[in-house]
Amino acid sequence: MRRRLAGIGELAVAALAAELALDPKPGLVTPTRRGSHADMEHATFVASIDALRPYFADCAQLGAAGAGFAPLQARGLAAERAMFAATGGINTHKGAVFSLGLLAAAAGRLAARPAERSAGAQALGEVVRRCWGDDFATPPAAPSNGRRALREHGVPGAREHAAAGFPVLFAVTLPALQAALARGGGEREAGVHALLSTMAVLPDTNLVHRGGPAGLAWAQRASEAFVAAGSVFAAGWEARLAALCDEFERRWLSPGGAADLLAAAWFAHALPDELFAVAPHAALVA
Ligand SMILES: CC(C)(COP(=O)(O)OP(=O)(O)OC[C@H]1O[C@@H](n2cnc3c(N)ncnc32)[C@H](O[C@H]2O[C@H](COP(=O)(O)OP(=O)(O)OP(=O)(O)O)[C@@H](O)[C@H]2O)[C@@H]1O)[C@@H](O)C(=O)NCCC(=O)NCCS
Ligand SMILES: Nc1ncnc2[nH]cnc12
Repeated sequence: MRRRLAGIGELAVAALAAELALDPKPGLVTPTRRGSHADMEHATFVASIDALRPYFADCAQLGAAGAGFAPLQARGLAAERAMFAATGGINTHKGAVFSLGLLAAAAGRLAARPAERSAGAQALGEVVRRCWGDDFATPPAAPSNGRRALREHGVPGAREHAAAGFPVLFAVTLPALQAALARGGGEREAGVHALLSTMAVLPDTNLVHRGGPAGLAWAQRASEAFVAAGSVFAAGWEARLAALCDEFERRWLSPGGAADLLAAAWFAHALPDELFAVAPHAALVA
């Protein structure tokens, strides 16, 4: 079991690396671009991923041990501190520490409890909602960009998305990723299709923080138009994406929440199918 939980942690780290490697991405940091960011670059993200390396396996361990939210939160806050120490105080993965950490904990829980498994990767979101959702549904008083987006503009963010079982991740991001792979797309095409499909619908609080509700609405419409024009399956997509990346940078917008969900989708996609196979006795009860 220890090795399986360590494996879950490795898949989470690989998923963060896959998100970072995707190039280009509108407004986001890639191996060749800084996107809409003056304070971070590819090396900052590499250092951050390195600092988070032990974290996700620990989340899987805590999930397997049946931990409540308090120990997970304590481990998450320690991971945030390690991230800030490695990046010189720059927020690279705070959202991923939270979302991917919870999903890794859910995967650990399902690995240890076959009776709780159910068909499909959305079982992970169900575990998060059922086991820990009530504990973080109410935001603490500490100010954050996400809290401001909710209070001032009614836009829900990472906390609300996780408390609802990650509906955008499992209804949009992961299906888009897998559909593109099934159509013969490579990692790059699948990543772009999943990212842009997500940006078209996600209430991304990073976009609200940078551009207000109008910035979020513009980014959603522009992403939707890219997808409606055939996404990566239509001729000329690379030129259309390059133009979109330029426009995101001109407007200084960065969809960090959607980037986190792309990493989460790579993670869910890579998990072994058996985690989502219904245990025989669970099927009888259902
Ligand atoms: C619950 C927390 C995550 C706090 O959340 P809150 O809602 O209070 O908001 P923020 O502190 O603002 O951070 C939320 C981050 O989540 C990502 N995100 C945004 N929208 C969504 C969404 N709709 N669904 C899912 N995820 C979303 C996003 O993170 C990514 O972007 C960050 C980089 O952005 P950038 O613009 O460069 O950076 P900033 O410094 O923020 O702004 P600038 O000034 O530069 O413009 C990066 O973090 C990405 O990961 C949001 O930023 C939480 O912090 C918490 O409770 N943590 C404790 C740990 C914990 O409990 N862990 C659980 C362990 S299992
Ligand atoms: N590649 C990236 N660039 C900027 N912000 C991000 N948040 C998560 N991934 C990111």
